[in-house]
Amino acid sequence: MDSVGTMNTGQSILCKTSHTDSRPVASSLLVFLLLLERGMFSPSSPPARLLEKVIQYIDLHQDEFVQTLKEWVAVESDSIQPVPRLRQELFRMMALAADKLRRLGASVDSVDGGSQQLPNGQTLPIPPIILAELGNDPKKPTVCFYGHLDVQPARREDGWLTDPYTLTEVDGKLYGRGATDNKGPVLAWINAVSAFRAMEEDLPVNIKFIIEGMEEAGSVALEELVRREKDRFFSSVDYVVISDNLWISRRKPALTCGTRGNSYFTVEVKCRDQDFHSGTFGGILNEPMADLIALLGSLVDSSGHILIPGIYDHVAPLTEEEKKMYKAIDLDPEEYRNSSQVKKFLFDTKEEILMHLWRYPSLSIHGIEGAFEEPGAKTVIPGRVIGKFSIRLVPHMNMSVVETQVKQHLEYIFSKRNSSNQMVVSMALGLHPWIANIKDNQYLAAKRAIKTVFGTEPDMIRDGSTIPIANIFQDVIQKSVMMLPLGAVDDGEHAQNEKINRWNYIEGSKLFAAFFLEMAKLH
Ligand SMILES: Cn1cncc1C[C@H](NC(=O)CCN)C(=O)O
Ligand SMILES: [Zn+2]
Ligand SMILES: [Zn+2]
Repeated sequence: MDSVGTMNTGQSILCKTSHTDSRPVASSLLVFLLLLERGMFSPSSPPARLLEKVIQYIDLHQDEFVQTLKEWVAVESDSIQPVPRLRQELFRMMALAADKLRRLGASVDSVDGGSQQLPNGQTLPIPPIILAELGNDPKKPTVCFYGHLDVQPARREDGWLTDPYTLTEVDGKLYGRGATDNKGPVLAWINAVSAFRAMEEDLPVNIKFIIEGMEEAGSVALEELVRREKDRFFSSVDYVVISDNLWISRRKPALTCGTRGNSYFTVEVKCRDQDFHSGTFGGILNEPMADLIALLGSLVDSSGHILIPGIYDHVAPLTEEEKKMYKAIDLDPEEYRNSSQVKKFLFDTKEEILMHLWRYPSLSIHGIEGAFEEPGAKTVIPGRVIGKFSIRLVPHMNMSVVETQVKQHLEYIFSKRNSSNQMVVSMALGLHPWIANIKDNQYLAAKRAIKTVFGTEPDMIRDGSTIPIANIFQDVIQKSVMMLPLGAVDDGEHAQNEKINRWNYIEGSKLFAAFFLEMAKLH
Protein backbone atom coordinates (compact mmCIF):
# COMPACT_ATOMS: atom_id res chain seq x y z
CA MET A 1 0.00 0.00 0.00
CA ASP A 2 2.85 2.39 0.74
CA SER A 3 3.79 2.23 -2.91
CA VAL A 4 0.60 4.12 -3.69
CA GLY A 5 1.05 7.87 -3.65
CA THR A 6 -0.65 9.95 -1.01
CA MET A 7 -2.25 13.30 -1.50
CA ASN A 8 -0.50 16.00 0.42
CA THR A 9 -3.25 16.57 2.94
CA GLY A 10 -1.61 15.08 5.95
CA GLN A 11 -4.06 12.20 5.82
CA SER A 12 -2.31 8.89 6.10
CA ILE A 13 -3.02 6.25 3.49
CA LEU A 14 -3.15 3.84 6.38
CA CYS A 15 -5.94 5.81 7.96
CA LYS A 16 -8.83 4.09 6.25
CA THR A 17 -12.28 4.90 7.53
CA SER A 18 -14.49 2.01 8.51
CA HIS A 19 -16.81 3.14 5.70
CA THR A 20 -14.38 2.11 3.03
CA ASP A 21 -12.39 -0.49 4.90
CA SER A 22 -12.10 -3.91 3.40
CA ARG A 23 -12.14 -6.21 6.40
CA PRO A 24 -10.72 -9.60 5.55
CA VAL A 25 -11.81 -11.48 8.65
CA ALA A 26 -15.27 -10.03 8.85
CA SER A 27 -16.01 -10.53 5.16
CA SER A 28 -14.84 -14.15 5.12
CA LEU A 29 -17.00 -14.85 8.12
CA LEU A 30 -19.93 -13.09 6.48
CA VAL A 31 -19.53 -15.19 3.37
CA PHE A 32 -19.39 -18.33 5.42
CA LEU A 33 -22.55 -17.45 7.33
CA LEU A 34 -24.39 -16.48 4.18
CA LEU A 35 -23.50 -19.71 2.48
CA LEU A 36 -24.81 -21.57 5.50
CA GLU A 37 -27.96 -19.49 5.65
CA ARG A 38 -28.72 -20.16 2.03
CA GLY A 39 -28.43 -23.83 2.75
CA MET A 40 -26.50 -24.26 -0.45
CA PHE A 41 -23.54 -25.92 1.17
CA SER A 42 -22.64 -27.91 4.16
CA PRO A 43 -19.92 -25.96 5.98
CA SER A 44 -17.18 -28.03 4.44
CA SER A 45 -18.54 -28.45 0.89
CA PRO A 46 -15.83 -27.85 -1.71
CA PRO A 47 -17.22 -24.77 -3.54
CA ALA A 48 -17.87 -22.93 -0.27
CA ARG A 49 -14.40 -23.68 1.01
CA LEU A 50 -12.89 -22.77 -2.33
CA LEU A 51 -14.67 -19.43 -2.33
CA GLU A 52 -13.50 -18.75 1.19
CA LYS A 53 -9.93 -19.48 0.12
CA VAL A 54 -10.22 -17.24 -2.93
CA ILE A 55 -11.65 -14.41 -0.85
CA GLN A 56 -8.87 -14.77 1.66
CA TYR A 57 -6.32 -14.71 -1.15
CA ILE A 58 -7.81 -11.54 -2.58
CA ASP A 59 -7.81 -9.83 0.82
CA LEU A 60 -4.20 -10.81 1.46
CA HIS A 61 -3.04 -9.62 -1.95
CA GLN A 62 -5.10 -6.45 -2.19
CA ASP A 63 -2.09 -4.14 -2.05
CA GLU A 64 -0.57 -5.92 -5.06
CA PHE A 65 -3.85 -5.48 -6.93
CA VAL A 66 -3.86 -1.77 -6.09
CA GLN A 67 -0.23 -1.55 -7.21
CA THR A 68 -1.09 -3.03 -10.62
CA LEU A 69 -3.95 -0.56 -10.97
CA LYS A 70 -1.45 2.19 -10.17
CA GLU A 71 0.83 0.95 -12.96
CA TRP A 72 -2.06 0.87 -15.43
CA VAL A 73 -3.39 4.30 -14.44
CA ALA A 74 0.14 5.67 -14.98
CA VAL A 75 -0.26 5.06 -18.71
CA GLU A 76 -1.88 8.08 -20.36
CA SER A 77 -4.01 5.96 -22.68
CA ASP A 78 -6.16 8.84 -23.90
CA SER A 79 -7.91 7.83 -27.13
CA ILE A 80 -9.75 11.13 -27.62
CA GLN A 81 -6.90 13.51 -28.45
CA PRO A 82 -5.63 12.34 -31.82
CA VAL A 83 -1.90 12.81 -31.32
CA PRO A 84 0.90 10.32 -32.03
CA ARG A 85 2.35 10.46 -28.51
CA LEU A 86 -0.96 9.37 -26.95
CA ARG A 87 -1.45 6.65 -29.54
CA GLN A 88 1.93 5.29 -28.47
CA GLU A 89 0.68 5.28 -24.90
CA LEU A 90 -2.37 3.32 -26.01
CA PHE A 91 -0.15 0.74 -27.69
CA ARG A 92 1.92 0.52 -24.50
CA MET A 93 -1.28 0.05 -22.46
CA MET A 94 -2.53 -2.79 -24.64
CA ALA A 95 0.91 -4.43 -24.54
CA LEU A 96 0.92 -4.26 -20.73
CA ALA A 97 -2.49 -5.92 -20.61
CA ALA A 98 -1.51 -8.60 -23.14
CA ASP A 99 1.59 -9.35 -21.10
CA LYS A 100 -0.41 -9.56 -17.86
CA LEU A 101 -2.85 -12.01 -19.46
CA ARG A 102 -0.04 -14.14 -20.89
CA ARG A 103 1.52 -14.38 -17.45
CA LEU A 104 -1.84 -15.65 -16.19
CA GLY A 105 -1.52 -18.45 -18.70
CA ALA A 106 -4.00 -17.13 -21.24
CA SER A 107 -3.44 -17.47 -24.95
CA VAL A 108 -3.50 -13.92 -26.22
CA ASP A 109 -4.12 -12.55 -29.67
CA SER A 110 -3.44 -8.85 -30.20
CA VAL A 111 -5.44 -8.10 -33.30
CA ASP A 112 -4.07 -5.30 -35.44
CA GLY A 113 -6.52 -2.40 -35.41
CA GLY A 114 -5.39 -0.86 -38.69
CA SER A 115 -5.44 2.91 -38.94
CA GLN A 116 -7.79 5.78 -38.55
CA GLN A 117 -8.27 8.57 -41.09
CA LEU A 118 -8.87 11.89 -39.38
CA PRO A 119 -11.00 14.67 -40.93
CA ASN A 120 -7.82 16.74 -41.45
CA GLY A 121 -6.29 14.03 -43.65
CA GLN A 122 -3.90 12.77 -40.98
CA THR A 123 -3.80 9.02 -40.30
CA LEU A 124 -3.19 7.52 -36.89
CA PRO A 125 -2.68 3.88 -35.92
CA ILE A 126 -5.46 2.18 -33.94
CA PRO A 127 -4.26 0.14 -30.94
CA PRO A 128 -4.74 -3.61 -31.14
CA ILE A 129 -7.82 -5.28 -29.69
CA ILE A 130 -6.96 -8.11 -27.30
CA LEU A 131 -8.70 -11.45 -27.69
CA ALA A 132 -7.61 -13.81 -24.95
CA GLU A 133 -8.73 -17.15 -23.63
CA LEU A 134 -8.07 -19.31 -20.63
CA GLY A 135 -9.46 -22.82 -20.61
CA ASN A 136 -11.62 -24.56 -23.17
CA ASP A 137 -13.24 -27.37 -21.25
CA PRO A 138 -16.39 -28.30 -23.20
CA LYS A 139 -18.11 -29.23 -19.93
CA LYS A 140 -17.82 -25.68 -18.59
CA PRO A 141 -19.65 -22.55 -19.69
CA THR A 142 -17.55 -19.89 -21.41
CA VAL A 143 -17.84 -16.37 -20.08
CA CYS A 144 -16.38 -13.50 -22.09
CA PHE A 145 -15.49 -10.22 -20.41
CA TYR A 146 -15.51 -7.01 -22.43
CA GLY A 147 -13.61 -3.98 -21.18
CA HIS A 148 -11.64 -1.00 -22.42
CA LEU A 149 -8.29 0.45 -21.33
CA ASP A 150 -8.44 3.80 -23.06
CA VAL A 151 -9.46 6.81 -20.99
CA GLN A 152 -10.91 10.30 -21.29
CA PRO A 153 -8.40 13.16 -21.40
CA ALA A 154 -7.30 14.58 -18.06
CA ARG A 155 -5.01 17.41 -17.09
CA ARG A 156 -4.16 18.54 -13.61
CA GLU A 157 -5.18 22.12 -14.57
CA ASP A 158 -8.73 20.95 -15.27
CA GLY A 159 -9.31 20.92 -11.53
CA TRP A 160 -7.77 17.66 -10.39
CA LEU A 161 -6.60 17.72 -6.77
CA THR A 162 -3.98 15.05 -7.54
CA ASP A 163 -2.02 14.11 -10.64
CA PRO A 164 -4.60 12.23 -12.77
CA TYR A 165 -2.03 9.64 -13.89
CA THR A 166 -0.67 8.90 -10.40
CA LEU A 167 -3.10 6.67 -8.55
CA THR A 168 -3.46 8.33 -5.16
CA GLU A 169 -5.25 6.88 -2.17
CA VAL A 170 -7.11 9.17 0.20
CA ASP A 171 -9.50 7.69 2.78
CA GLY A 172 -9.89 4.48 0.82
CA LYS A 173 -10.56 6.29 -2.45
CA LEU A 174 -8.16 5.55 -5.30
CA TYR A 175 -8.03 8.68 -7.44
CA GLY A 176 -6.80 8.54 -11.02
CA ARG A 177 -8.00 8.78 -14.61
CA GLY A 178 -9.38 5.42 -15.69
CA ALA A 179 -9.55 4.07 -12.11
CA THR A 180 -13.26 3.29 -12.48
CA ASP A 181 -13.68 3.74 -16.26
CA ASN A 182 -12.57 1.11 -17.04
CA LYS A 183 -9.12 -0.02 -15.85
CA GLY A 184 -10.25 -0.93 -12.31
CA PRO A 185 -13.08 -3.25 -13.39
CA VAL A 186 -10.89 -4.91 -16.08
CA LEU A 187 -8.27 -5.59 -13.44
CA ALA A 188 -10.90 -6.82 -10.95
CA TRP A 189 -11.80 -9.54 -13.45
CA ILE A 190 -8.12 -10.35 -13.95
CA ASN A 191 -7.57 -10.38 -10.16
CA ALA A 192 -10.39 -12.89 -9.76
CA VAL A 193 -8.84 -15.16 -12.38
CA SER A 194 -5.37 -14.73 -10.91
CA ALA A 195 -6.58 -15.80 -7.45
CA PHE A 196 -7.67 -19.19 -8.82
CA ARG A 197 -4.45 -19.50 -10.82
CA ALA A 198 -2.18 -18.57 -7.93
CA MET A 199 -3.79 -21.19 -5.71
CA GLU A 200 -3.52 -23.71 -8.54
CA GLU A 201 -7.25 -24.18 -8.46
CA ASP A 202 -9.13 -25.22 -11.56
CA LEU A 203 -11.03 -22.31 -13.08
CA PRO A 204 -14.78 -22.94 -12.63
CA VAL A 205 -15.58 -21.53 -16.09
CA ASN A 206 -13.76 -21.01 -19.37
CA ILE A 207 -12.70 -17.38 -19.56
CA LYS A 208 -12.38 -15.14 -22.59
CA PHE A 209 -11.44 -11.50 -22.81
CA ILE A 210 -12.09 -8.88 -25.42
CA ILE A 211 -10.29 -5.70 -24.44
CA GLU A 212 -10.11 -2.63 -26.60
CA GLY A 213 -8.35 0.73 -26.54
CA MET A 214 -10.71 2.96 -28.51
CA GLU A 215 -14.00 2.91 -26.57
CA GLU A 216 -14.00 6.59 -25.66
CA ALA A 217 -13.48 7.43 -29.32
CA GLY A 218 -16.48 5.37 -30.43
CA SER A 219 -15.01 1.83 -30.39
CA VAL A 220 -13.35 2.32 -33.76
CA ALA A 221 -12.75 -1.09 -35.45
CA LEU A 222 -14.53 -3.08 -32.73
CA GLU A 223 -17.82 -3.90 -34.47
CA GLU A 224 -15.99 -5.10 -37.54
CA LEU A 225 -13.82 -7.39 -35.39
CA VAL A 226 -16.84 -8.83 -33.57
CA ARG A 227 -18.49 -9.61 -36.93
CA ARG A 228 -15.28 -11.12 -38.26
CA GLU A 229 -14.78 -13.30 -35.17
CA LYS A 230 -18.43 -14.35 -34.81
CA ASP A 231 -17.79 -17.93 -35.93
CA ARG A 232 -14.30 -18.24 -34.49
CA PHE A 233 -13.47 -16.52 -31.20
CA PHE A 234 -17.11 -15.97 -30.25
CA SER A 235 -18.45 -19.33 -31.39
CA SER A 236 -17.73 -20.92 -28.00
CA VAL A 237 -18.82 -17.90 -25.95
CA ASP A 238 -21.98 -18.51 -23.91
CA TYR A 239 -22.17 -15.26 -21.95
CA VAL A 240 -20.79 -11.74 -22.25
CA VAL A 241 -20.17 -9.61 -19.17
CA ILE A 242 -19.58 -5.85 -19.29
CA SER A 243 -18.56 -3.85 -16.24
CA ASP A 244 -18.48 -0.33 -17.65
CA ASN A 245 -21.14 1.55 -15.72
CA LEU A 246 -21.82 2.45 -12.08
CA TRP A 247 -24.14 1.57 -9.22
CA ILE A 248 -26.86 4.11 -8.41
CA SER A 249 -25.74 4.02 -4.78
CA ARG A 250 -22.51 4.65 -2.92
CA ARG A 251 -22.76 1.40 -0.96
CA LYS A 252 -25.34 -0.93 -2.44
CA PRO A 253 -24.30 -3.10 -5.38
CA ALA A 254 -26.39 -3.21 -8.54
CA LEU A 255 -27.13 -5.20 -11.64
CA THR A 256 -27.96 -3.27 -14.79
CA CYS A 257 -30.95 -4.51 -16.80
CA GLY A 258 -31.12 -1.93 -19.54
CA THR A 259 -29.74 1.29 -20.94
CA ARG A 260 -31.16 4.13 -22.98
CA GLY A 261 -30.11 4.57 -26.59
CA ASN A 262 -29.35 7.85 -28.30
CA SER A 263 -30.18 9.67 -31.51
CA TYR A 264 -27.73 12.47 -32.13
CA PHE A 265 -28.69 15.32 -34.46
CA THR A 266 -26.96 18.18 -36.18
CA VAL A 267 -28.86 21.14 -37.56
CA GLU A 268 -26.92 23.45 -39.84
CA VAL A 269 -28.07 26.96 -40.66
CA LYS A 270 -26.09 28.67 -43.36
CA CYS A 271 -26.11 32.09 -44.96
CA ARG A 272 -22.63 31.86 -46.46
CA ASP A 273 -19.33 30.18 -45.60
CA GLN A 274 -17.67 33.34 -44.27
CA ASP A 275 -18.50 35.36 -41.17
CA PHE A 276 -19.86 38.93 -41.32
CA HIS A 277 -19.12 42.14 -39.43
CA SER A 278 -22.19 43.19 -37.48
CA GLY A 279 -21.41 46.86 -38.14
CA THR A 280 -21.49 46.33 -41.88
CA PHE A 281 -24.26 43.70 -42.15
CA GLY A 282 -26.12 43.84 -38.82
CA GLY A 283 -29.72 44.88 -39.48
CA ILE A 284 -30.06 43.66 -43.05
CA LEU A 285 -29.58 39.89 -42.66
CA ASN A 286 -31.46 36.86 -41.47
CA GLU A 287 -28.75 35.84 -39.05
CA PRO A 288 -27.97 32.09 -38.92
CA MET A 289 -27.42 32.21 -35.15
CA ALA A 290 -30.86 33.75 -34.54
CA ASP A 291 -32.46 31.05 -36.68
CA LEU A 292 -30.51 28.33 -34.91
CA ILE A 293 -31.29 29.62 -31.41
CA ALA A 294 -35.00 29.67 -32.30
CA LEU A 295 -34.74 26.13 -33.64
CA LEU A 296 -32.89 24.83 -30.59
CA GLY A 297 -35.26 26.78 -28.35
CA SER A 298 -38.24 24.99 -29.84
CA LEU A 299 -37.15 21.50 -28.78
CA VAL A 300 -37.83 21.23 -25.07
CA ASP A 301 -39.68 23.31 -22.48
CA SER A 302 -38.49 24.41 -19.06
CA SER A 303 -40.03 21.37 -17.38
CA GLY A 304 -37.96 19.02 -19.54
CA HIS A 305 -40.89 18.04 -21.73
CA ILE A 306 -39.85 17.43 -25.34
CA LEU A 307 -41.92 19.60 -27.69
CA ILE A 308 -41.47 17.53 -30.85
CA PRO A 309 -44.97 16.34 -31.80
CA GLY A 310 -45.47 12.60 -31.41
CA ILE A 311 -42.15 11.93 -29.71
CA TYR A 312 -43.73 10.23 -26.69
CA ASP A 313 -46.20 8.18 -28.77
CA HIS A 314 -44.36 4.85 -28.61
CA VAL A 315 -42.76 5.15 -25.18
CA ALA A 316 -43.60 1.97 -23.26
CA PRO A 317 -46.45 2.62 -20.84
CA LEU A 318 -45.61 2.54 -17.15
CA THR A 319 -46.82 -0.59 -15.37
CA GLU A 320 -47.63 -1.00 -11.69
CA GLU A 321 -44.98 -3.70 -11.40
CA GLU A 322 -42.36 -1.34 -12.79
CA LYS A 323 -43.40 1.43 -10.38
CA LYS A 324 -42.73 -0.91 -7.47
CA MET A 325 -39.27 -1.61 -8.83
CA TYR A 326 -38.23 2.03 -8.40
CA LYS A 327 -39.38 2.05 -4.78
CA ALA A 328 -36.87 -0.68 -3.88
CA ILE A 329 -33.85 1.17 -5.22
CA ASP A 330 -31.32 2.73 -2.90
CA LEU A 331 -31.19 6.40 -3.84
CA ASP A 332 -31.48 9.45 -1.62
CA PRO A 333 -32.57 12.20 -4.04
CA GLU A 334 -31.43 14.96 -1.69
CA GLU A 335 -27.99 13.44 -1.24
CA TYR A 336 -27.71 12.86 -4.98
CA ARG A 337 -28.69 16.46 -5.66
CA ASN A 338 -26.34 17.91 -3.08
CA SER A 339 -23.38 15.82 -4.12
CA SER A 340 -24.00 16.89 -7.75
CA GLN A 341 -23.99 20.54 -6.59
CA VAL A 342 -27.34 21.24 -8.27
CA LYS A 343 -29.83 23.62 -6.61
CA LYS A 344 -32.93 21.84 -7.81
CA PHE A 345 -33.70 18.94 -10.14
CA LEU A 346 -36.77 18.97 -12.36
CA PHE A 347 -38.21 16.26 -10.12
CA ASP A 348 -38.14 15.78 -6.37
CA THR A 349 -38.99 12.17 -5.69
CA LYS A 350 -36.70 9.21 -6.13
CA GLU A 351 -39.21 7.47 -8.43
CA GLU A 352 -39.64 10.46 -10.75
CA ILE A 353 -35.90 11.06 -10.95
CA LEU A 354 -35.15 7.44 -11.82
CA MET A 355 -37.96 7.23 -14.36
CA HIS A 356 -36.78 10.34 -16.14
CA LEU A 357 -33.21 9.04 -16.25
CA TRP A 358 -34.07 5.52 -17.33
CA ARG A 359 -37.46 5.02 -18.91
CA TYR A 360 -38.42 8.36 -20.51
CA PRO A 361 -36.64 10.03 -23.39
CA SER A 362 -34.72 13.24 -22.73
CA LEU A 363 -33.45 15.93 -25.07
CA SER A 364 -30.12 17.62 -24.44
CA ILE A 365 -28.59 20.53 -26.33
CA HIS A 366 -24.84 20.00 -26.57
CA GLY A 367 -23.31 22.87 -28.46
CA ILE A 368 -22.99 25.06 -31.51
CA GLU A 369 -20.15 24.65 -33.96
CA GLY A 370 -19.14 27.94 -35.59
CA ALA A 371 -20.50 30.09 -32.78
CA PHE A 372 -18.31 32.75 -31.23
CA GLU A 373 -17.55 31.16 -27.88
CA GLU A 374 -14.28 32.73 -26.74
CA PRO A 375 -14.04 35.42 -24.08
CA GLY A 376 -14.10 39.02 -25.28
CA ALA A 377 -16.55 41.14 -27.27
CA LYS A 378 -16.04 40.29 -30.94
CA THR A 379 -18.72 41.86 -33.16
CA VAL A 380 -19.05 38.94 -35.50
CA ILE A 381 -22.10 37.49 -37.22
CA PRO A 382 -21.26 33.83 -37.81
CA GLY A 383 -22.06 32.94 -41.42
CA ARG A 384 -22.75 29.28 -40.82
CA VAL A 385 -23.51 27.46 -37.57
CA ILE A 386 -24.25 23.86 -36.63
CA GLY A 387 -26.36 23.07 -33.59
CA LYS A 388 -25.94 19.69 -31.86
CA PHE A 389 -28.53 17.98 -29.73
CA SER A 390 -29.53 14.44 -28.93
CA ILE A 391 -32.54 12.51 -27.75
CA ARG A 392 -31.98 9.60 -25.37
CA LEU A 393 -34.15 6.76 -26.64
CA VAL A 394 -36.13 4.29 -24.56
CA PRO A 395 -38.20 1.20 -25.29
CA HIS A 396 -40.24 1.15 -27.60
CA MET A 397 -39.34 4.27 -29.54
CA ASN A 398 -38.63 3.75 -33.20
CA MET A 399 -35.39 5.28 -34.47
CA SER A 400 -36.56 6.17 -37.97
CA VAL A 401 -39.89 7.53 -36.69
CA VAL A 402 -37.94 9.75 -34.28
CA GLU A 403 -35.70 10.92 -37.13
CA THR A 404 -38.72 11.90 -39.22
CA GLN A 405 -40.47 13.63 -36.30
CA VAL A 406 -37.38 15.71 -35.52
CA LYS A 407 -36.86 16.73 -39.14
CA GLN A 408 -40.51 17.63 -39.70
CA HIS A 409 -40.64 19.65 -36.49
CA LEU A 410 -37.51 21.65 -37.32
CA GLU A 411 -38.66 22.26 -40.89
CA TYR A 412 -41.98 23.57 -39.58
CA ILE A 413 -40.33 25.93 -37.05
CA PHE A 414 -37.85 27.10 -39.68
CA SER A 415 -40.54 27.72 -42.30
CA LYS A 416 -42.45 29.94 -39.86
CA ARG A 417 -39.40 32.22 -39.65
CA ASN A 418 -39.42 32.97 -43.37
CA SER A 419 -35.65 32.96 -43.29
CA SER A 420 -33.63 33.13 -46.47
CA ASN A 421 -30.95 30.88 -44.95
CA GLN A 422 -30.50 27.21 -45.69
CA MET A 423 -31.21 24.60 -43.05
CA VAL A 424 -29.96 21.00 -43.11
CA VAL A 425 -30.90 18.50 -40.39
CA SER A 426 -29.23 15.13 -40.07
CA MET A 427 -29.11 12.29 -37.60
CA ALA A 428 -25.40 11.71 -37.03
CA LEU A 429 -25.73 8.71 -34.72
CA GLY A 430 -28.48 6.24 -33.93
CA LEU A 431 -27.99 3.92 -30.98
CA HIS A 432 -30.81 1.68 -29.84
CA PRO A 433 -31.74 1.16 -26.18
CA TRP A 434 -30.45 -2.08 -24.69
CA ILE A 435 -32.57 -4.49 -22.68
CA ALA A 436 -31.10 -7.40 -20.75
CA ASN A 437 -32.70 -10.77 -20.44
CA ILE A 438 -32.72 -10.84 -16.65
CA LYS A 439 -34.26 -14.32 -16.65
CA ASP A 440 -30.97 -15.60 -17.96
CA ASN A 441 -28.74 -17.83 -15.83
CA GLN A 442 -25.95 -15.33 -15.60
CA TYR A 443 -28.19 -12.75 -13.92
CA LEU A 444 -29.18 -15.40 -11.39
CA ALA A 445 -25.53 -16.30 -10.81
CA ALA A 446 -24.57 -12.64 -10.41
CA LYS A 447 -27.40 -12.07 -7.92
CA ARG A 448 -26.22 -15.01 -5.83
CA ALA A 449 -22.61 -13.86 -6.02
CA ILE A 450 -23.61 -10.38 -4.88
CA LYS A 451 -25.59 -11.84 -1.98
CA THR A 452 -22.59 -13.91 -0.98
CA VAL A 453 -19.95 -11.19 -1.19
CA PHE A 454 -21.96 -8.12 -0.14
CA GLY A 455 -24.65 -9.75 1.98
CA THR A 456 -27.44 -7.95 0.15
CA GLU A 457 -29.71 -8.23 -2.87
CA PRO A 458 -28.55 -5.93 -5.68
CA ASP A 459 -30.45 -2.90 -6.86
CA MET A 460 -31.89 -3.85 -10.23
CA ILE A 461 -31.09 -0.70 -12.16
CA ARG A 462 -31.03 0.72 -15.64
CA ASP A 463 -28.59 3.25 -16.97
CA GLY A 464 -29.40 6.54 -18.63
CA SER A 465 -26.38 6.43 -20.93
CA THR A 466 -25.46 4.06 -23.70
CA ILE A 467 -22.89 1.31 -24.07
CA PRO A 468 -23.22 0.68 -27.80
CA ILE A 469 -21.18 -2.51 -27.77
CA ALA A 470 -23.85 -4.30 -25.69
CA ASN A 471 -26.30 -4.31 -28.59
CA ILE A 472 -23.57 -5.30 -31.02
CA PHE A 473 -22.73 -8.36 -28.91
CA GLN A 474 -26.40 -9.20 -28.49
CA ASP A 475 -27.24 -8.76 -32.20
CA VAL A 476 -24.11 -10.18 -33.81
CA ILE A 477 -23.16 -13.12 -31.64
CA GLN A 478 -26.66 -13.55 -30.18
CA LYS A 479 -25.50 -14.45 -26.72
CA SER A 480 -26.71 -13.23 -23.35
CA VAL A 481 -25.14 -9.93 -22.31
CA MET A 482 -24.99 -8.77 -18.71
CA MET A 483 -23.87 -5.49 -17.19
CA LEU A 484 -22.37 -6.03 -13.76
CA PRO A 485 -21.03 -2.71 -12.47
CA LEU A 486 -18.45 -2.40 -9.67
CA GLY A 487 -18.08 1.35 -9.21
CA ALA A 488 -20.02 3.63 -6.86
CA VAL A 489 -22.37 6.36 -8.05
CA ASP A 490 -19.91 9.11 -7.02
CA ASP A 491 -16.88 7.70 -8.89
CA GLY A 492 -17.00 10.55 -11.40
CA GLU A 493 -16.33 8.81 -14.71
CA HIS A 494 -15.14 11.29 -17.35
CA ALA A 495 -14.92 13.99 -14.66
CA GLN A 496 -12.12 15.54 -12.63
CA ASN A 497 -11.00 13.48 -9.64
CA GLU A 498 -12.27 10.20 -11.03
CA LYS A 499 -11.78 7.43 -8.44
CA ILE A 500 -12.67 3.91 -7.50
CA ASN A 501 -13.00 2.98 -3.83
CA ARG A 502 -10.48 0.42 -2.66
CA TRP A 503 -13.47 -1.41 -1.18
CA ASN A 504 -15.32 -1.53 -4.53
CA TYR A 505 -12.18 -2.67 -6.35
CA ILE A 506 -11.34 -5.45 -3.90
CA GLU A 507 -14.91 -6.62 -3.17
CA GLY A 508 -15.51 -6.38 -6.92
CA SER A 509 -12.62 -8.79 -7.52
CA LYS A 510 -14.22 -11.19 -5.03
CA LEU A 511 -17.59 -10.70 -6.70
CA PHE A 512 -16.21 -11.84 -10.04
CA ALA A 513 -14.61 -14.88 -8.38
CA ALA A 514 -17.91 -15.77 -6.69
CA PHE A 515 -19.69 -15.24 -10.01
CA PHE A 516 -17.42 -17.79 -11.74
CA LEU A 517 -18.31 -20.35 -9.06
CA GLU A 518 -22.04 -19.62 -9.27
CA MET A 519 -21.96 -19.90 -13.07
CA ALA A 520 -20.28 -23.28 -12.81
CA LYS A 521 -22.99 -24.50 -10.44
CA LEU A 522 -25.73 -23.52 -12.86
CA HIS A 523 -24.29 -25.70 -15.60
C1 LIG B 1 -20.78 8.61 -27.84
N1 LIG B 1 -22.22 8.53 -27.65
C2 LIG B 1 -23.13 9.27 -28.31
N2 LIG B 1 -24.33 8.91 -27.89
C3 LIG B 1 -24.19 7.96 -26.92
C4 LIG B 1 -22.87 7.72 -26.77
C5 LIG B 1 -22.22 6.78 -25.86
C6 LIG B 1 -21.88 7.39 -24.52
N3 LIG B 1 -21.45 6.32 -23.64
C7 LIG B 1 -20.97 6.51 -22.39
O1 LIG B 1 -20.82 7.62 -21.91
C8 LIG B 1 -20.59 5.27 -21.60
C9 LIG B 1 -21.05 5.39 -20.18
N4 LIG B 1 -20.50 4.36 -19.34
C10 LIG B 1 -23.10 8.09 -23.95
O2 LIG B 1 -24.01 7.42 -23.47
O3 LIG B 1 -23.14 9.32 -24.05
ZN1 LIG C 1 -16.16 3.16 -20.11
ZN1 LIG D 1 -15.96 6.38 -20.54
